[in-house]
Amino acid sequence: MKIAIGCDHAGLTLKNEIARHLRALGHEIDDKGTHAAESTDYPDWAAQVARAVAAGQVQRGVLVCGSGIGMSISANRFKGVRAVLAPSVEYARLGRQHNDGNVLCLGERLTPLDEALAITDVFLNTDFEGGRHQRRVQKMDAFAGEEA
Ligand SMILES: O=C(CO)[C@H](O)[C@H](O)[C@H](O)COP(=O)(O)O
Repeated sequence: MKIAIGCDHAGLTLKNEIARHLRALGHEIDDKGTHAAESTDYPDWAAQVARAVAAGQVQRGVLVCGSGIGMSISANRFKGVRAVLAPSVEYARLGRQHNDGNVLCLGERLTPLDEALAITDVFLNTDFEGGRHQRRVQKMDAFAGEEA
C-alpha cells in the first residue's frame, strides 16, 4: 500500500518507528516530515498528508503529534479526508469498518510504541463494511466545503 506519513516535533520518534515498521512490511512510504526535532506546527504537516490522500496520490495517511488531536482536526478540514484519532486498536478497527477512515492520527505522548504499531496494523488491514455505513460516509463527505 502507498502511505503518506507526517508528524510535528512531538510525534517525530513514533512517526519514524511507524515508517520503519511499515517499510519492513513492504509498504511504500511517502514521508512528508518533519525530519527534525525543532518545534514546528502540526497543521503544516497534516496539510501535506491530507492533500496527498485527497488527491489520490496515496491510499492512506498516518499523522502523529503529541496527542493526535491537532492532526485529526487539521486533516478533517480537507475534502475527501476522514481522519480517525485512534487511542486503541478498537478505535482503529471501527474507524475503518464504520467510517472508512483514510488517515490515522496517533499521539506519541499518550500511546506506547507497541500499541501504536498494533493500531496502525489494524487500521491498514481492516476493510470498510459499506452497507448502511456507506450512506453515512457519503453524508459526512458532502459537508466538506459547506459554508457555516
Ligand atoms: O496538536 C496537538 C495537541 O492538540 C499536539 O499534541 C501537538 O503536538 C502539541 O500541542 C505540541 O505541544 P508543544 O508544547 O508545542 O510541544
